[in-house]
Amino acid sequence: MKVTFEQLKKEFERVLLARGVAAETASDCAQMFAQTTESGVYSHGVNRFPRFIQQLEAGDIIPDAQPTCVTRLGAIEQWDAHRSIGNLTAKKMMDRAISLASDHGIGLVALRNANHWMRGGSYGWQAAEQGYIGICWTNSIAVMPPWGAKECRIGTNPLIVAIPGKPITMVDMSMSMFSYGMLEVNRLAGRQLPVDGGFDDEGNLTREPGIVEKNRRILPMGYWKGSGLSIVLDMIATLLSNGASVAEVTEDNSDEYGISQVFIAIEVDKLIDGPTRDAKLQRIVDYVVSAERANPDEAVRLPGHEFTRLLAENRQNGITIDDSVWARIQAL
Ligand SMILES: NC(=O)C1=CN([C@@H]2O[C@H](COP(=O)(O)OP(=O)(O)OC[C@H]3O[C@@H](n4cnc5c(N)ncnc54)[C@H](OP(=O)(O)O)[C@@H]3O)[C@@H](O)[C@H]2O)C=CC1
Ligand SMILES: O=C(O)C(=O)C(=O)[C@H](O)[C@@H](O)CO
Repeated sequence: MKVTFEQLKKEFERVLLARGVAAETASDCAQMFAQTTESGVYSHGVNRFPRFIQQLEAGDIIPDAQPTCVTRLGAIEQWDAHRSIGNLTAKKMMDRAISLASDHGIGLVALRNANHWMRGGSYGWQAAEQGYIGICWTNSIAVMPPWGAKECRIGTNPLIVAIPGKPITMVDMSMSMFSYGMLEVNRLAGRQLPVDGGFDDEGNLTREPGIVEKNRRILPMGYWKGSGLSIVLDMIATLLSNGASVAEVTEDNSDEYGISQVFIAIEVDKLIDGPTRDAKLQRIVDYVVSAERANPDEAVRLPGHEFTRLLAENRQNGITIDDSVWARIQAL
């Protein structure tokens, strides 16, 4: 089925207000969930809203909590989220990193006691839209086996790198070959994964999303490389925020809350003039997309370059939502 942005936002807002969330917070949070969905990231927009509400009801998320600064070290700051709403707080933290970068050239905010920020790309995009390179990542509860193991001990810890330009180039990627959100998107659409996404119960690689969602033997992206990267991202976020690691979140908390995140903004325009920057970026883009195609019907593209088109299409034609997901939200 199709809905408009306004319908979607109103429905999110209704659910939040019914749970006692203050009007302004409900409106801002609903806006972010609707924007994520409208941008085409259904996995961490509309599809993830019922899980967000479950965590709100469980008290994992504290809707009236506000982040506070703990330590200032010039371009680096450490903040405590106090388990406030993940997407709203992450937006504030990237704004803070941008403000630090405008003073120092680079700004880094490390955040502890945070909640799931949903689409990590929102915050990279936010920096790039304002002309800054945006880099951020989060840890999570253990949902992925380290390379060589069967048991979950590491996070899917997505890493986001966004480059300002026309269009913005941005990678926003889970440390697993597929995020759990994308496994769900494929299962709901009745599709197999395009490449292997994990192991079945017998230890064979599988493309069946439902099997991996269930047994959690999800494949790290790049096999041992994604596993290693997930671990070092967790270590940096834990150390810089003096917060909880994947091990601590998993062993000490009843669910995925109290996580650690890092937000970095870098001002490029003091290092390179605008026309040179644009020409250098264009040369990279042209060089990449002109590579001979493996499949003549499939264009080579850069990450992030489809969002402007997707957004425009969803604005014009309405946002497609899985019927079962919409029914769940209406029942909340
Ligand atoms: N704990 C958490 O907070 C977690 C959050 N997430 C969120 O889930 C969302 C989905 O993550 P994930 O499933 O890893 O994302 P995808 O696997 O869909 O995409 C990962 C990256 O690969 C790029 N890409 C995909 N296909 C191509 C292609 N054909 N050519 C060039 N680039 C390509 C994407 O660009 P493009 O966007 O342009 O398609 C994107 O930058 C993200 O927003 C992430 O932040 C995920 C895991 C955990
Ligand atoms: O992988 C995801 O998708 C995601 O968003 C996560 O945060 C974690 O992997 C986990 O919460 C999935 O259950």
